[in-house]
Amino acid sequence: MCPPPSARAFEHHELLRGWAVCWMNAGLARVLALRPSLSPSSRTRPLSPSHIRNKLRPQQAAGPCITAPASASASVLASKTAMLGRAKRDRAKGADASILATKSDLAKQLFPSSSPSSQQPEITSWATSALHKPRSTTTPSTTQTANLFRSRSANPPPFSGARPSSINSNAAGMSRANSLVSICGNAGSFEDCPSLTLGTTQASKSIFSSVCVNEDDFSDDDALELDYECPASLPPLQPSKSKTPLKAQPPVATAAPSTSQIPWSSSPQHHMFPPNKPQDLKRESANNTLPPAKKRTLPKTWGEESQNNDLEPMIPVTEDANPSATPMPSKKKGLPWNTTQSAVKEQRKQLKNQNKKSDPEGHLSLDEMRAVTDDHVIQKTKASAISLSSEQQHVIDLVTKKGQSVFFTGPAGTGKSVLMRAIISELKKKWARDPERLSVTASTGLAACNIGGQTLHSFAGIGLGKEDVPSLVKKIRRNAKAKNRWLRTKTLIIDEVSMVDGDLFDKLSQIAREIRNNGRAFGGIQLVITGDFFQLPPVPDGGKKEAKFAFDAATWNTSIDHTIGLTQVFRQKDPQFAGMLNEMRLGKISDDTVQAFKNLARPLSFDDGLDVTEL
Ligand SMILES: Nc1ncnc2c1ncn2[C@@H]1O[C@H](COP(=O)(O)OP(=O)(O)OP(=O)(O)O)[C@@H](O)[C@H]1O
Repeated sequence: MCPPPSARAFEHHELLRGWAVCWMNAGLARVLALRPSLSPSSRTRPLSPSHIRNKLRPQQAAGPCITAPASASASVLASKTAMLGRAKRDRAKGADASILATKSDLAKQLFPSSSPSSQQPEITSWATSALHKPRSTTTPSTTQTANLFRSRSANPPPFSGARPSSINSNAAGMSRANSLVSICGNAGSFEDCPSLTLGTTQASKSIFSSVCVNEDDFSDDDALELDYECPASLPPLQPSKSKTPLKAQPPVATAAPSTSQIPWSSSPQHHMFPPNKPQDLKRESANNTLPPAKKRTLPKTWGEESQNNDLEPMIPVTEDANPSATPMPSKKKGLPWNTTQSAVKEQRKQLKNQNKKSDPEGHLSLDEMRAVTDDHVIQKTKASAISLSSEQQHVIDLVTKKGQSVFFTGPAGTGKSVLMRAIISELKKKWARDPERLSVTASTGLAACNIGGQTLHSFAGIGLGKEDVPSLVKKIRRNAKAKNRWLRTKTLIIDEVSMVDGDLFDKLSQIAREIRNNGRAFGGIQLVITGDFFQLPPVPDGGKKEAKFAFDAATWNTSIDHTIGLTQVFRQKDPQFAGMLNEMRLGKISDDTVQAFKNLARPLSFDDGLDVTEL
């Protein structure tokens, strides 16, 4: 049974409206895909059926435009009736699979992939299949459809060219319906509808060739009515105010509102204008008022001194008077920086006295200790000079008058040290104008201090003297002071020679000859040597078992012109006791001497807290 015409017309209308919904969604999705300016939300938002229904409501109200349009012919109505019947048969035959496939294809068009490669072939195949269908008739609607394709690319749907606002007249609605029917005829359901197919093959080719993307295709998109909201990510532009010069304003710490114009430069606006006048550069405080000036005054003591010295009263210096002017230096008397030289000397004396008083233990400074030592040596020299024996005087004559190299020795207390100080005194007088001609040395530091001299190693500039002679010579020549001493010395005094190593004595003799370029012993230097070889021996080196005395040196005999032994003992007044000590010195103690020492044995009692040292 065939439904009544009104019912068939309604089904036909519903079918067309379903296709229209699908095509509008597909067309809108493609438009949004080609226009990146549209928001993602709007791009992926399909049109709802209710929206489409509302859009098509004018058409639905103008339903007679399909069933009984003014320009539709009876043949067209008959073909539509046949198509509707065929559609119902296909539905009855279980064409659900094809419908589902069609739905899947529609879903692809509604939600197309972002890849152009996945869109374009699909559209091309669709257009090819739609346009290569043989068409037998040409109708005015065919021309309108072709014009639609020429004006649009392959992406937009046929409805994209007709704005909803323009679909008001029945003629326009019919034209759009015809174009829709002509395209939907490619699906096969409308193959037997000759009036709604495209015309010739040439027209199809021309339409296919016109399927291309042109930049003018979206020139009329401004009038396109879409169901999306304009994104508010960018602030609206405000009218430019560049014509009116901006006034320099201090930078505002707070962030600019979103509605303000975004500057192209990060510099503040007042940097774009010339600086203000100098008077505008004054320091500004919170209330634009300067803090009160701080008064600066000199100490009260200065003012009192000035008053005591009958000076002008000190005027307090304040910044209010003239802060920019530099005050003139005061030339008043009595100020700390105006002290005379005599006052400075007096202050130094007072400071020395205060330092002496402040040292409760009475410790002496280094200079004071040297002065005391010199006084001690002078006093001993004067005392010895006074009581020199004939032996001692003979030695002095050999040294001072004849310029002979002398070695004098003697037992303890015979006055060797007294005689040596007398000789030094005489030689200093002799070389008073050239003190460097006399060099006073000793084997140890203590012995050197006793006669006011230096150690033999220090004088020679050889350090420990362990190297060979050439190395020591080089070493001395690199030392200007040591070399000068060797060259300038005329008389060399060596005290406590018993502790001088024999090899060192030979080294010194050879060094003197090379440095002074003189083949004589010690390079021609006069030697005045004293000591007692029965006393402390030299300290042997690490590799030696026994020390070598100086008189065992190879150059000893050639270096000494006279060897004198003092015999008069001045320390002990008892000749028996002196004899006993002399026997002990020689290591040949007689029985009488042993018995005499035993008789001196007695218990010792000390109440000073010190113990006896046992050697
Ligand atoms: N010619 C002299 N007239 C008077 N007294 C002297 C004379 N010579 C030395 N004396 C005194 O003899 C004492 C010992 O003198 P000195 O110390 O010089 O002897 P020494 O040989 O150096 O002794 P040691 O070898 O033990 O050092 C000192 O007290 C010194 O004053």
